[in-house]
Amino acid sequence: MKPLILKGVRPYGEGEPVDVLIRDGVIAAIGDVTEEDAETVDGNGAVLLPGFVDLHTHLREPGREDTETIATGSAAAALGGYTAVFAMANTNPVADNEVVVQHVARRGREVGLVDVHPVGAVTVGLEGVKLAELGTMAKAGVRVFSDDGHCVHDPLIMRRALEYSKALDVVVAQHAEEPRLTVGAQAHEGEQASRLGLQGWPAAAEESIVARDCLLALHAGARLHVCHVSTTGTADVLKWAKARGTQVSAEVTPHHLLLTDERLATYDPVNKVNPPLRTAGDAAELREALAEGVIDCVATDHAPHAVQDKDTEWSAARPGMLGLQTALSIVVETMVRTGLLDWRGVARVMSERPAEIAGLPDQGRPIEVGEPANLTLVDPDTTWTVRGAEFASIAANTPFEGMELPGTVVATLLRGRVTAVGGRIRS
Ligand SMILES: NC(=O)N[C@@H](CC(=O)O)C(=O)O
Ligand SMILES: [Zn+2]
Ligand SMILES: [Zn+2]
Repeated sequence: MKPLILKGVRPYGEGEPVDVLIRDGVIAAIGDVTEEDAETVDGNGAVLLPGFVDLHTHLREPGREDTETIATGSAAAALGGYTAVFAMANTNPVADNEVVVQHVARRGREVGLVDVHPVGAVTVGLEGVKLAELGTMAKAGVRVFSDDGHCVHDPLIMRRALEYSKALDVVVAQHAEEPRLTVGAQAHEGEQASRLGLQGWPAAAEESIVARDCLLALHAGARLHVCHVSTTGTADVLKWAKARGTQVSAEVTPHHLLLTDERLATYDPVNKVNPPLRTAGDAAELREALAEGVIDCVATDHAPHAVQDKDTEWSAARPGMLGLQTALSIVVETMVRTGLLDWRGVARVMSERPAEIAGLPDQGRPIEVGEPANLTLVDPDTTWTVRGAEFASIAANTPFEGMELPGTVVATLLRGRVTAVGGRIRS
């Protein structure tokens, strides 16, 4: 592999533009570099960040390759600035055993655009009844376990999962939804749902599970990760739990930072997602909680769906939204432009914290000589218009369709190799 020079880039958006030399997958020099026979990427003062890490991606392979594959999802990830993604276990067959997780990992390596880490299911078939073989999957390299799509609602099963996860030094990521409180739920329980005649998904269904799990984790001395936090009350519980020394981390999705249940008025199922879009007050609180570190990171919950599963009447439509190619721009819009985060903060929530939570040694690293060149180059000033049909994903279910958003990914580097540049995949 030829050496590569990133010309005129600003690490963390700080200081005057510098050149960064990358050789053998590692940052070899920062400053004025000269190297004959190097490929160059012109930064034009763009912001250089550690490559993004997504703890929550649905790649749909195996089982629904008509909506996304590991190849198309990896391309979407690279174009979105990601160098590592965690592929959720709710595939068909479910990733509740060594064979499926090894298949996902191998396919990810073959595609080679982003590190694809399989998430293992907590329970067999995501049924919430019998623990899956966490130890066997951990031995096969799984670091994150989740029944995402479903809540591990039985407290005894959840407690056992936490105890095993502690022994195995892995983390359980919970989709917090008390199922008895969300039977038939279609929208955030509140004024808007009443107005639209949609059955409510109460905030307490999320908050009660998060509170319970924080207590279980504290007593077990285990780590817990909370998926897609969506309410003010959950942020409050997390604050309380962290103050008590609970080893809990949490993610928020871009769509919960920007969108609210106001959008449901059109009954367009592109806005249907689990947990549901909440109120403007919740979105504002989630932004604050992310800025303060009460919520640790941003995760996309990239959830591709086929037209026939999405473009139907509201109650029949599947929940979920695309996220990989819009996440950065939504973070710029909601967190950077509002002054809530600077670029160091973006590096923290998009890369460093997720890498720490999952225990990835070579991601979310400082931009320094000797460090692995997993990097994302971002132009903060240009805007672009979202077109779902143009995404690398097979599915096109983006709620941001037609929006003009700030921030573009100029280039993504995986161990020094350019995976995406100028909005195109380089394989
Ligand atoms: N977020 C969603 O609305 N859907 C996800 C499952 C999930 O994340 O709970 C999916 O797999 O489609
Ligand atoms: Zn979920
Ligand atoms: Zn999910």
